[in-house]
Amino acid sequence: MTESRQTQQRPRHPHTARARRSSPPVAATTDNHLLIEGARKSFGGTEVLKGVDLAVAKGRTTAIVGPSGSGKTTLLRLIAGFEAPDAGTISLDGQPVAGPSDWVPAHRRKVGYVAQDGALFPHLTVGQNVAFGLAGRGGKAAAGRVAELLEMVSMDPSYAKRRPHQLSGGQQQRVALARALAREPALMLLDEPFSALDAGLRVATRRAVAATLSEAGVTTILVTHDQAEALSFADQVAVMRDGKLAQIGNPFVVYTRPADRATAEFLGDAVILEAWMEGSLATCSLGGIPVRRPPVQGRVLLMLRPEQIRIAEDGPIHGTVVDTDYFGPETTVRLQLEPLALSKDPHQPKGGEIISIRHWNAMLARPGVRLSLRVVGEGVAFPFA
Ligand SMILES: Nc1ncnc2c1ncn2[C@@H]1O[C@H](COP(=O)(O)OP(=O)(O)OP(=O)(O)O)[C@@H](O)[C@H]1O
Repeated sequence: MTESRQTQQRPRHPHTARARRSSPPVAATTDNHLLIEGARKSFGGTEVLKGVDLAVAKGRTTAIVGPSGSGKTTLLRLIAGFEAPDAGTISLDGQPVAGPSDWVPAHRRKVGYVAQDGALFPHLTVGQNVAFGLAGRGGKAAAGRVAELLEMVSMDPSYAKRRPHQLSGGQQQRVALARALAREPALMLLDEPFSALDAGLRVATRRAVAATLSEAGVTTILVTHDQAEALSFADQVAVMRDGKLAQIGNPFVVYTRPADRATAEFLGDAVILEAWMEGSLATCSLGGIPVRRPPVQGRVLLMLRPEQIRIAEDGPIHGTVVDTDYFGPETTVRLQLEPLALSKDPHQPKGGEIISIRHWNAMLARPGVRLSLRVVGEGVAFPFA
């Protein structure tokens, strides 16, 4: 769907008749650009957003990541004003724009939106596409601004004469961004804009877009189902699952200290072992692993990232190579760990799991070889499910 069609579209807002009577109190003292409180949205009796709270600081970058169908695009459309929440409030710069008694239409929110496919007008030139965002300007002023905007997205102004089909996928995305920037949005919403691009172009386009938005001081929200993209792009990552935000935090924190097992597994490869928690030490088939703030004592599931498990000659733990999977810079090595000494307590971990780690040297790990291992850093414990 194109940006223009979306902004003209009349949203289904259940409170329009009551709009603009009174405003709920909103924390005006913070530097939040966007504040969402208790947002809910259903389609045809199915609740898609089940109470979302999210704060985004001015000029910062947030990635909303989550599995397909978890509600990411729906949340973005509520922020843009293409849909209205059934409950909850959305505020921009401390002003409520959607809520029980407030409604500000999409075109008055100073919000830019770049869709997955860029949605350029195929019958217009690149220049005309970008100029479409320059309401009220014409002639030389518009041409000059179009050239500036194209330069801003690292494209030569000579591209203005081309048509979208004469551009690569990455160039089309950058033109879509230039068109959205033409409106001078304070908040830019990017809905999986890089997903159609191949790996190399994807990284280059993502960097160019991030640099452009950061230089322009635009607050940015990126929706993606690619965890690596979310972790590298954003100051803040919000993990969406089943219509709720399961965790919000800086990329390092959500990756190293995920709130639950599903989040851990969604954000990257995870080694999960049964363990026994005593104090701040979890005993498992990788030995005694320190855990910061264990949620419970006794039986737990311990999570480590594969890169925390190193092959080391003097390592105190042993595992036997089951098989390997070579993929260039690294090899995935599946290892059978050794069982733990039997305990009479059936809840105590038995050990002997098969885990996957990574190593740069494909020659080192052949099936049947016994390797010594060392664990670095802390683990994360989850209550045993
Ligand atoms: N206008 C609509 N009418 C009915 N159902 C809708 C509508 N928009 C979204 N949905 C449903 O809401 C759920 C969440 O959709 P949404 O597009 O927000 O998910 P998503 O996390 O962005 O998924 P993806 O990563 O696949 O794009 C889906 O089950 C979808 O079918």
